[in-house]
Amino acid sequence: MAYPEKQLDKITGTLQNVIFSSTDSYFKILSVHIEESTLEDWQEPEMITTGTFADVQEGSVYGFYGTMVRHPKYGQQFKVDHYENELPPDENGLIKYLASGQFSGIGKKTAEKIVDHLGLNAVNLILDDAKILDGIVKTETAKKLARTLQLNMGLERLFQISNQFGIGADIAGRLFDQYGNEAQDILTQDPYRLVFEFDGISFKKADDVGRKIGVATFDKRRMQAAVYATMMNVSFQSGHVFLSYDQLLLSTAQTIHDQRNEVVVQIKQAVKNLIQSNILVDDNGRFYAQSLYNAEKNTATNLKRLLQTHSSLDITANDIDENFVTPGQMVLDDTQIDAVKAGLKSQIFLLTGGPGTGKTTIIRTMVATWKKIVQNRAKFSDDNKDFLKQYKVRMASPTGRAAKRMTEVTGYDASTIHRLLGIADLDEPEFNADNPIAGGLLIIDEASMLDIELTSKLFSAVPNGMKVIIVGDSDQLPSVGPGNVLEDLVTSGDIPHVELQVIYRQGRGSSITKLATHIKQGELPADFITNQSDRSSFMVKAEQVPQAVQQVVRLAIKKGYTQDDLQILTPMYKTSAGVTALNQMAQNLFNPLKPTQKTLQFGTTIFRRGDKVLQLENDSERDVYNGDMGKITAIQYKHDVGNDDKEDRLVVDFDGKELTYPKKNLKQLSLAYATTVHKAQGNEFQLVIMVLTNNFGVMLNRNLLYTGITRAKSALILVGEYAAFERASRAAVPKRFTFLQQRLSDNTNDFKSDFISEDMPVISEPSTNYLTVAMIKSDEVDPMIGMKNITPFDFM
Ligand SMILES: Nc1ncnc2c1ncn2[C@@H]1O[C@H](COP(=O)(O)OP(=O)(O)OP(=O)(O)O)[C@@H](O)[C@H]1O
Repeated sequence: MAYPEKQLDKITGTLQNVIFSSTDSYFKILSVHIEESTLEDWQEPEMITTGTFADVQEGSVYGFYGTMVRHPKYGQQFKVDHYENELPPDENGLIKYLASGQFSGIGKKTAEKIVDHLGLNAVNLILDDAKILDGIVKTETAKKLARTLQLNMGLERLFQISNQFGIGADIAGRLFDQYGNEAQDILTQDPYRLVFEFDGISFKKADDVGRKIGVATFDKRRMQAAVYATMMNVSFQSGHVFLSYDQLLLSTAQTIHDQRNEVVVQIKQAVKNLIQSNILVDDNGRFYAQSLYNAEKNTATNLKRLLQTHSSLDITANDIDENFVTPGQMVLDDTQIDAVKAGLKSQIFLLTGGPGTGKTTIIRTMVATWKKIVQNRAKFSDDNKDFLKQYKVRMASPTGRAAKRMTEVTGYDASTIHRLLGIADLDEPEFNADNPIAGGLLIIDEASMLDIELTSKLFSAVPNGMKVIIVGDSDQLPSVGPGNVLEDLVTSGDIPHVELQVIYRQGRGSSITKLATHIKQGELPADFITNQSDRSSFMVKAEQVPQAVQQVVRLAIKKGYTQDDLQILTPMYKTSAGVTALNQMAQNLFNPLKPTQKTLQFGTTIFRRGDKVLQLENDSERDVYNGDMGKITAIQYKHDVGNDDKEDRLVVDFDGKELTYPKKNLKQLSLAYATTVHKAQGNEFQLVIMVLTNNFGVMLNRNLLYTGITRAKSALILVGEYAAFERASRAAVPKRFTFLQQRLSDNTNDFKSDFISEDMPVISEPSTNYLTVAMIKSDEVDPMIGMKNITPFDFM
């Protein structure tokens, strides 16, 4: 078998025993008795061997390819890159193997018969097709033998084949989990299928395999996978819910690095085929992935349904006046009072405003007033308790942190939207149109983070008559996923809306709020670099940024800021002013390594007790979500008392809830002294250090800068290049292609007449400089412009 050129050693040996076997991956630690090896310096008869292994059998002989490594605690080990089952080299050996008792119903005689008929290649022939045993052994015995062989060797073969195609054992293991013994056939015969069905094989990877196995350039499967992958990549990279025809054709041509005329013809055919098989939708010239089309349509349908219904509580203006409860001694202004009244009267209501304009104050007022009205009405109901339950307040937000803040200010339970809907991982939500959520008033905060898919699930689960208040700041970054929901709802004009504009925040933090308002206008204020009591700036050259940030953090620590109070924000992970580099720097300042301190390394990160960490994925089962921050309270090695994972692990405290992270789960965590602005959405910090340099290029835009600085509650320090801050303040966030606003108004016209200018080049006759022309024409909406080498993972 041809493996990629790597300098690997080989050990052939008998597996003595499996020392450790991970429960949710194929990672194992084996003790191997060496029979032959290419290692020159190893004289011991045994070797501890680690890696990803299938259902390996103790007593069987394997060939392990890999390298010697030194484990910090356990010393020299052989780290396996790939391995193979060394089948017995002669007929006698093979008969012994088949009759060894591993295969039920096969004794020496049957084994002889099999080897007699099928020869030395018997095992491979049976694995290829069990029918080959017809007439040699009983059907039942043949089936069992094939199944056991497949279990023992199917995954091994898959590992080997995947390795040949440059696919790691992790992905191969997941392929086996999803497709079982079919995985090998799919990979070697129809790799493009995986682009549609399997999360982890990109078009490029599938295409690598496809080209190696000889799939033709214009093979239907290849072209369709390219179109589909392009549609998904562009949607998720740029936030578009749909693409224009030309964009789809052009971007697909870019995906396959081939822009010849005949390619475009083939791409068009592939688009047609995908529409016929309901994978893509052509909605009057808007090209959608089916799931995004459904989400957008479903959101519009449900919003219209809700707008037409009435709450059975039937609140009058009088009710509101009589029961109006303003929290504290505050005097609300007229717009704020209007917001409370309109909010409680409307079926669906939008409340928007920048920081410090009173959104939270209005939520508190609405909730308190609603509660009083409900309590008064409950006195006249037959079942008081039931009545209160029927009209209870539900509150949710896209992030855990924002939900927590809602609970703190209102005293009501708030949760993430995922939890509200009972969404566990990739499963369908527990609450949906058939099983709606209960309550009378639903308040959704931080609505700028809502993408179209989550919004669709949310509104499906809202029953007729439940009032919905959607609160957010539409100048913040749009959602990471496709859609521009809050902005679309606001501009539709179909939903009652109040925008709060007067800033009430006084004292510390107030000049930050003013700065935010200024940036909204698209420029930096004249006093941008003049230090204020709550904000200051250090404008330096890009290469000086790490040092400048270090100085600022040192100073902040001296002034008494803790790691919880201080947050460094930057647009992405890479560069010396990016998240990864700044995290390492800040970790050394806040939590320097002490001698003999326990550490746990994952990738390039070395976690220590006391580190501030960030959850990177939603884990609804453990109620911890993407963007949640915690602190490492312990590092436990696998033999430590009380470590029931029997694997090295971290213990992390998330606001009083302790969770463990065995090594295999560490990909869910990163250090959190510095994070991307995207990850900080929904969070607030006493002191924010916002870092921008020109190296962040296309990431620099107004919404990013605005969102970053408005995370600061009482102090803001701006570090970086003035030109980068200026560029960010001037650059509007690129337009997203969405159609929710028009769907709400039933304005579902032909797409082309709305958006595409007449002199847009026609893709069927591409000119040599077609790409350039198209980019310039549609620069506002082009999905790929400037995004070369940037993936959503650069800022998620
Ligand atoms: N009408 C008012 N009179 C006096 N103070 C007010 C008024 N409205 C709000 N405030 C105060 O202004 C500050 C900001 O209000 P609030 O927190 O409600 O705004 P917000 O829009 O939720 O801000 P953020 O989005 O930054 O959290 C609070 O201290 C609040 O008490």
